[in-house]
Formats: sequence, C-alpha cells, structure tokens
Amino acid sequence: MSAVTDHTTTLPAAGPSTNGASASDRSTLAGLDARSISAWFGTHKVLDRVSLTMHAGEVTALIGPSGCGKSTFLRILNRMHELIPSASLAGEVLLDGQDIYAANRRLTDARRQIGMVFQKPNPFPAMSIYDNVVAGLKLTGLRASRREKDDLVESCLTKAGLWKEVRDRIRQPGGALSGGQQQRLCIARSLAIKPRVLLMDEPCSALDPTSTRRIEETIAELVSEVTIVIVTHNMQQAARVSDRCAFFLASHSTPGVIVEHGPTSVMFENPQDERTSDYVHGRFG
Ligand SMILES: Nc1ncnc2c1ncn2[C@@H]1O[C@H](COP(=O)(O)OP(=O)(O)OP(=O)(O)O)[C@@H](O)[C@H]1O
Repeated sequence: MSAVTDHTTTLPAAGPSTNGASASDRSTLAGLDARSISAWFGTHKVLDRVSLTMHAGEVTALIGPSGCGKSTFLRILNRMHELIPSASLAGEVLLDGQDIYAANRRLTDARRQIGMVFQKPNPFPAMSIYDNVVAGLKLTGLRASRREKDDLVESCLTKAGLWKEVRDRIRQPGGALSGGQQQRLCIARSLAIKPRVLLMDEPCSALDPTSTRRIEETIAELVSEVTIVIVTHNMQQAARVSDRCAFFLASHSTPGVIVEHGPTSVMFENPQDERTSDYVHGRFG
C-alpha cells in the first residue's frame, strides 16, 4: 500500500492489529447506563421505564420474544430511534456518566462513540473493501493520512477477523464478499471510528452456522476494547457470547419491560422469574 502522507489528522491512534487490548484501548472502555427509558411510536407505547446498566468491557445480550422492544431499546442507545418521524422517548442514556441526550450533546457525538451493526450486512456494495472500512471517517468528520488509513484498514479488518481472507483483494468491491465476510466488513467499518460501545442487532440472523461462529469469536476478541450490546433470538448464542443478559417482555396491552437481568450463568441456570426460565429454555417465544 502507498505510504504517501497527506497532512494533519484528528484520527485517534490505531489500536493493535493483533488481538488483546493495549493500555490505551482499556482506558477508553466505557459503560452505558439506560435510566427509565420509555418509548413511543405515535401514541403506541412500546417500552415502559426500562433501566439497565451495560458494564464496560462486557457483552450484554438483550433477549426476549419478537416485538418486546429490544431493537427499539438498542436504537435509543445511539440516538437512532429519533430518526423515525413518529418516534419519541423519555429517560436518560449515560455513556461514561454523560447523558447522550443532554441538550449540549451533539447527535454525531453519540453516533461516533456508539456504533451499530445491523441484522443484514450492509456494506457499500460497489465500494472497495478498503474504502468500506474508512467510509465512516469522512461521515464523522475525522481526517487521516494515507498511511494512517492503511494502518487503520489492516488493524480493523484484523480485529474483525477478516484481514487474512481479504488482504490480497483489498481493492475489490465489498459486495463480492460472502454474507459472513460482509458482516465482518461491517464490524471493521464500525471499529474504524473507534467506538466505545458497539451495538449489534441480531448480527448473525442472516448467516450460516460457520459464519455465525466466526462472528461470535470476533465478539469475544473485541470485548476487551469495546463494550458490546447484542440483540439475539438465539439462546445458545446469548449463553456463549454474553457476560450478562436482560430479558424483555411485552404483551399486546402492556409495553416492553425488563423482567429480569443479571449474569448470563444465573439467567440460564438459576433465573428468579419463571417467565425467564420458560423463555431461555424455549418453552415460549
Ligand atoms: N418504525 C416503527 N413504527 C411503528 N411501530 C414500530 C416501529 N418499529 C417497531 N415498532 C413497534 O414497536 C414494538 C417493538 O418493536 P421492536 O422491533 O423494538 O421489537 P423487538 O423485540 O426488537 O422485535 P424483533 O425481535 O421481532 O426484532 C413492536 O410493537 C413494533 O411493532
């Protein structure tokens, strides 16, 4: 790759290209604290005073039946909920103690610090693998020299577990990759802007078991440097990847609430609420 240098940059230093957090990665770890979150679409209330602490450096899994508000809650965590015209919300989301909804906080700050990976891989299909990874820099106003971008692309693709597979075709279109590779490219793209939290909305639901396992390995490797919140319908996956779980439940007459949350081992082996036990053991939902 070219080593031609542009000029100034505000890009934070690239992390290690091997797995494991450096001291600087660890110092940027941040937790999220959702306090009394309620959410509406028009007059339809879909979440009712949901509070949850998502600890720094851990994977928190949001589980529960379809329609109980998991994705809505996730979108509230990085201010994507407000993109929907009929949507409104109440409550606070604290990133490292600071409310991302405070009047003096910019929307782009929240999006930059709290990244999102979606259910369906959504790389820019005609854009090269390289350009996909660095695409977020421009959108978030970060500048980087060519050399810094080269380092960043390698570092992020390595962290996303894709570098070895694509290093020889980095200029080929992102759309030419397999579904699982595209999802890992999307993870690399999210990592390029150095988020402190990564939100993942059913990131494996469109993938085969091998690709799913690869993403799960990636999650395990990433969590030492970025706090992760994942929505999943797959209970085995929640048990495999998460440190803590929160079980959401709603009914047609009542909005979504968290019935129970706690360490994943307790949620699966010794839940306090019978509904949690029924759900994690596949007896409903
Ligand atoms: N854009 C929208 N406009 C109106 N209502 C919406 C919108 N998105 C979600 N809802 C409603 O909000 C409620 C919660 O939906 P949400 O997608 O958050 O649930 P979920 O638990 O993530 O479901 P799933 O597991 O099926 O993805 C549902 O009643 C849904 O119909």
